Amino acid sequence: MTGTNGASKDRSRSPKKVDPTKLTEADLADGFSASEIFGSKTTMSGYTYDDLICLPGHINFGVHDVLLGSRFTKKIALKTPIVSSPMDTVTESNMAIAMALEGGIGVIHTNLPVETQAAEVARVKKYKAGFILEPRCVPPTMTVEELDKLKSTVGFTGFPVTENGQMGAKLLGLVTKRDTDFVQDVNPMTDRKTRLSEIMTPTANLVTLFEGCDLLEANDVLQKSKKGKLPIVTRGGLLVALVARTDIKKNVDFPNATKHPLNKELLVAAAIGTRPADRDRVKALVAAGVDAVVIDSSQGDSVFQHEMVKWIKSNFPDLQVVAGNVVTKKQAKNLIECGADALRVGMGIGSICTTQEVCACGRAQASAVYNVAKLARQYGVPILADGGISSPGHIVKALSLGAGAAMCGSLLAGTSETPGEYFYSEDGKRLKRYRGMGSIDAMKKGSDDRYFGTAAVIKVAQGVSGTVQDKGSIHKYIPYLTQGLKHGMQDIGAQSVDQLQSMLQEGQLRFELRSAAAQREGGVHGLHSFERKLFDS
Ligand SMILES: NC(=O)C1=CN([C@@H]2O[C@H](COP(=O)(O)OP(=O)(O)OC[C@H]3O[C@@H](n4cnc5c(N)ncnc54)[C@H](O)[C@@H]3O)[C@@H](O)[C@H]2O)C=CC1
Ligand SMILES: O=c1[nH]c(=O)c2[nH+]cn([C@@H]3O[C@H](COP(=O)(O)O)[C@@H](O)[C@H]3O)c2[nH]1
Ligand SMILES: [K+]
Repeated sequence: MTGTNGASKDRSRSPKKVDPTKLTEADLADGFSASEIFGSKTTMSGYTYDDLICLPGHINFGVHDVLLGSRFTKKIALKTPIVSSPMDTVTESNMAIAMALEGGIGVIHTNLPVETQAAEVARVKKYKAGFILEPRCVPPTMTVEELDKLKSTVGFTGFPVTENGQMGAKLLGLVTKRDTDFVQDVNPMTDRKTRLSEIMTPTANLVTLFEGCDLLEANDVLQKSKKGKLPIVTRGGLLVALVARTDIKKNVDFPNATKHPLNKELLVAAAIGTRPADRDRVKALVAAGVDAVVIDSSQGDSVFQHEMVKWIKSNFPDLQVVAGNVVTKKQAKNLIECGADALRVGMGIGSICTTQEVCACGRAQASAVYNVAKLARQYGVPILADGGISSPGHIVKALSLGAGAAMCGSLLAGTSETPGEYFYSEDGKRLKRYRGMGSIDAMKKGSDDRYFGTAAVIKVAQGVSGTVQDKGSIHKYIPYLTQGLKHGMQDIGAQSVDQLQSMLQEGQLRFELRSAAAQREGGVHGLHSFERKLFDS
């Protein structure tokens, strides 16, 4: 107020009337386009997911109508835009199988000897829904007492009995709960010492099928015979797989599975480095059937990686190559021009990363994703937003900024399909280990050579080692993430990832930056206490 007695004119209440029917799009535009936010020449800041919020659009479709189909690489499409990180506490074959069944893809880590990594890839390629390809087998000489112990650690009750107790050997019989329950505990000292050969159902009395049968046949035989387990054998009687009725019930259908269109095998990727020895690794992975390789490095714009991308594309032109990591347009352009089929974006922003602290290099993730995606789109190359994703909302933001898919470590760590055993913390929480691939622990296990095979004397960690809480199975967790993602896209008014990204290009997708107070407001606040349950299914 100016003037005396507070009587000056308030110009903001100018009486000029506006006809609301004549309002233009520009009059109604709220917030800012991504190019206004990230292209601003005055702010000089990098932003990340939490700095931003997406403004809602108009909804004219149901949440179930939202399509999440997107791209992992130029030639590999995904129905679920989520990828599990190549880390030794995140992705081996079990995880890669579960991710592919749920419509995403897993990248098998490279902290393994070549043959082991290739065998992990082969396990994914050989996976057939409902067929247990590596059932736990027992030898005929095992006692009931020993079997009791095994049952309590593995959590299932039926075992094929093979000549040497290994998979692939001659099938002698099957021992299930019914057989062991018959062993009377009249004299536990002696009865539990009975050998399985005496109580098992011998092969001659078993219902079996020959290899080559499909799941429908197996299911049919299980139903007609009213059995719980069906061994699949070669004509020579060697065990090749086991089908369990409980699995068939569970495995009804995975309509989103990431599969080869013709042979129906699940798709899988594997990580490699850029050392000369990694060329042999690529050959072994290709022989095992890998569909894509991910060159695993924090700074991808190196002459080593350029050479590797070119070598792969000239020797294995059909193999998809994901190069990275990059966070700038120049890094991206260099790798794309070497032939990369996708780029991995993110430096120092992962939950376990200390690269920005140690090396002073990296970039805030939303700025990295937006800028690299914008450049890569001009070449038709998809990008993966790698790291820093801790909620379904972060995936919505990554896709809104142009990513083809989100690559996640910590978000998926702690699920039952990840490598490693669960253990309990002092306060009774069920935990699993999760560690950076540049942590001292991980480097000691496998990547030593990568750093210090020769001259280096000091190991400089670029990551930490920690724990995460049990998240249950990927088969429940991914559906929770995708449902959250669909709600987010519906709120924005985008029915598909393609539409979301066209809206981004055309500036129809509107964002605002959030102040520190706005970020607080967007979280839970003002309660004495609360419990966070992520989903109910
Ligand atoms: N995304 C991120 O921000 C980060 C990720 N990480 C992860 O940690 C692991 C290790 O990453 P990096 O340390 O970047 O591994 P890297 O293998 O790219 O680099 C390790 C060291 O070896 C050198 N080197 C690489 N290839 C070479 C070759 N062909 N000949 C000679 N020297 C070569 C590099 O220059 C570097 O000094 C990866 O799993 C990576 O994803 C590590 C740090 C940051
Ligand atoms: O600076 C780093 N030091 C490390 O030791 C390390 N290990 C993994 N990564 C990268 O982090 C991503 C996973 O991040 P999130 O847990 O946030 O999903 C992964 O996908 C990697 O890009 C590392 N970065
Ligand atoms: K970090």
